[in-house]
Amino acid sequence: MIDVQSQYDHRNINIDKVGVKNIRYPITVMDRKNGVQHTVASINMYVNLPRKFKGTHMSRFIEILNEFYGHLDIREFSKILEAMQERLNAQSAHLEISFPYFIEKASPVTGTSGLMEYLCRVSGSLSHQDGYDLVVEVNVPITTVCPCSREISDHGAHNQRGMARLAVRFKKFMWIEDLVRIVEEAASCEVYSLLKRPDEKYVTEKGYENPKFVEDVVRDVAYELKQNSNITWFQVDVENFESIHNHSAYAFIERYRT
Ligand SMILES: Nc1nc2c(ncn2[C@@H]2O[C@H](COP(=O)(O)OP(=O)(O)OP(=O)(O)O)[C@@H](O)[C@H]2O)c(=O)[nH]1
Repeated sequence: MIDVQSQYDHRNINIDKVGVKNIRYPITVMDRKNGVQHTVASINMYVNLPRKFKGTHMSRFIEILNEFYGHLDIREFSKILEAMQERLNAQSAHLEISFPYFIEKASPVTGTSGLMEYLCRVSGSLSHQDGYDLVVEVNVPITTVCPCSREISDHGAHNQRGMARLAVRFKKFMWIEDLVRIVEEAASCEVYSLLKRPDEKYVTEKGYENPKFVEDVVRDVAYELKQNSNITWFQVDVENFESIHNHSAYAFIERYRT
């Protein structure tokens, strides 16, 4: 059978990333409370393609994934990337895994338990030139109360749900739970999946006592991360879905440990 992918391409252009995108696949994630958590990921897998080849071999990505079925977790990341590099004769390989992660959380007063969903993403690269790189990202819903609104209003203050995204590079393994906590502690109040009335009173008052701009939240997260010598790089951003404006408020910080 003719192998079209391996034919010569005359345009003389290297491709940075080529592969498969949005593969839904079962994975396991390390769960601090329960050992492991089973979830379903959306996976992207790419390699570089040298100028001389017409196409990459798409089926090999899925074959590699299937070989890791049942033990596809963050500890296997470098092995999957090595397999991609080797089987596709590539200089660089990229693996991106996005998944919902669930943490059981008790409401603040009545202690009623609920499952909070956090969208997470682990992205890894392996290249002959730059070696191995891994980034872990969490997306954490938060509540913020506007400090300005609270100051200038005779009654109340506008408050809203925001989405904070924290991405880190680190030296030693970090729990997703710890990254989520850092963000939640920087909010006016954290978000829960289940609140009874006494809890609702508590979160309303806590947010009011702790007003934050988007700038305050990203700065508080950055301040905390700068104390942590395990973290070598981070990005944090917050988007507030403003309740009094028809647009979002947004702030972003990126830092490398020098
Ligand atoms: N490279 C490439 N392949 C595509 C694309 N769209 C579909 N395919 C198909 O992906 C299929 C798998 O390709 P390969 O992995 O090279 O299949 P194969 O030759 O049987 O596998 P190997 O023997 O391992 O190379 C082929 O049938 C391609 O036609 C595309 O945009 N690019």
